[in-house]
Amino acid sequence: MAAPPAPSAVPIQLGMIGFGVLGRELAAIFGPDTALWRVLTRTGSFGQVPRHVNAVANIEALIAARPAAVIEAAGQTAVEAYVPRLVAAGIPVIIASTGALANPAVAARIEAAHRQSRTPYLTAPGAIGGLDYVASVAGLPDARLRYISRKPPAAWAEELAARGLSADREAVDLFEGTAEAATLLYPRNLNAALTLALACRPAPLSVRIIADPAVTGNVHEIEVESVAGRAQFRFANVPSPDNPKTSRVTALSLAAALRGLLAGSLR
Ligand SMILES: NC(=O)C1=CN([C@@H]2O[C@H](COP(=O)(O)OP(=O)(O)OC[C@H]3O[C@@H](n4cnc5c(N)ncnc54)[C@H](O)[C@@H]3O)[C@@H](O)[C@H]2O)C=CC1
Ligand SMILES: O=C([O-])CC(=O)C(=O)O
Repeated sequence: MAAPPAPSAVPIQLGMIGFGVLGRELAAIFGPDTALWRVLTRTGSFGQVPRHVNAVANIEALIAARPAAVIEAAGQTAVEAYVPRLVAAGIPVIIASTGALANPAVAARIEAAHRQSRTPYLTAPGAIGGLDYVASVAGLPDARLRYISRKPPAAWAEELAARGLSADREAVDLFEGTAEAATLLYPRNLNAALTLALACRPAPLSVRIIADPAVTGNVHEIEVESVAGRAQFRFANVPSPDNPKTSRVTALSLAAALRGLLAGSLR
């Protein structure tokens, strides 16, 4: 077997879209000895940032910088606006806002760019895991899955207020249906549902979403049944202190995906 490539002796140039909770955590994981980050935000600039993070004014500037890879950590609209262009330009992308792929037109544009440029785009497992098992049994004729998302009311503050609801004392059922509908309805809370849907196609997946005052973290439950057996996964994630919708493990998952993509060239 060939030896893995040696880590780069100089910081590697990386790109990011968005610089919120996930962006800041990634910049902390891959610090100045490892990475030089070029970051595209909505405003084209941001406040106090570490010295290895530089804003770019627009997508053209990000492409011109030729980063080794770009992490999308912004939101579903950013996937639609930028990922096809980056992939078409030969720049690999890791997508956090996987829910964007629930829109078949967006998924088709990214796939077309990939076929034309032969450049990879990946979805990281993000807030959940167990996707290897799910993918293994998904093709069995009787396979079926159930996903339940339970987050504390703080993760649902705006959505509950918009519907005049409170989950401070009792759990509120917010949705039951498909992953595609769930992630388009709640784009900042249900990317995990679509990540699971991508792994389990063509097996049917039902999704339930609960704002639950009884949980302290972001709890993701996955149940799988097939002729191969039954499996249950439960992820009780610590929410980010700065964004209770986002689990802290998500940045770690994106970092692991980036290490895998760049196959040993990151320290
Ligand atoms: N796959 C998964 O399991 C998870 C996915 N996510 C996704 O990651 C996204 C980012 O999460 P956080 O960092 O916690 O959010 P955040 O709200 O802390 O930060 C988002 C950042 O992206 C910027 N932004 C938003 N839209 C943009 C656009 N169109 N162009 C450029 N910049 C844009 C915002 O200004 C902000 O700086 C979430 O919106 C969600 O879609 C989040 C958690 C888990
Ligand atoms: O971080 C989480 O727990 C999941 C999340 O926000 C998402 O799926 O969009």
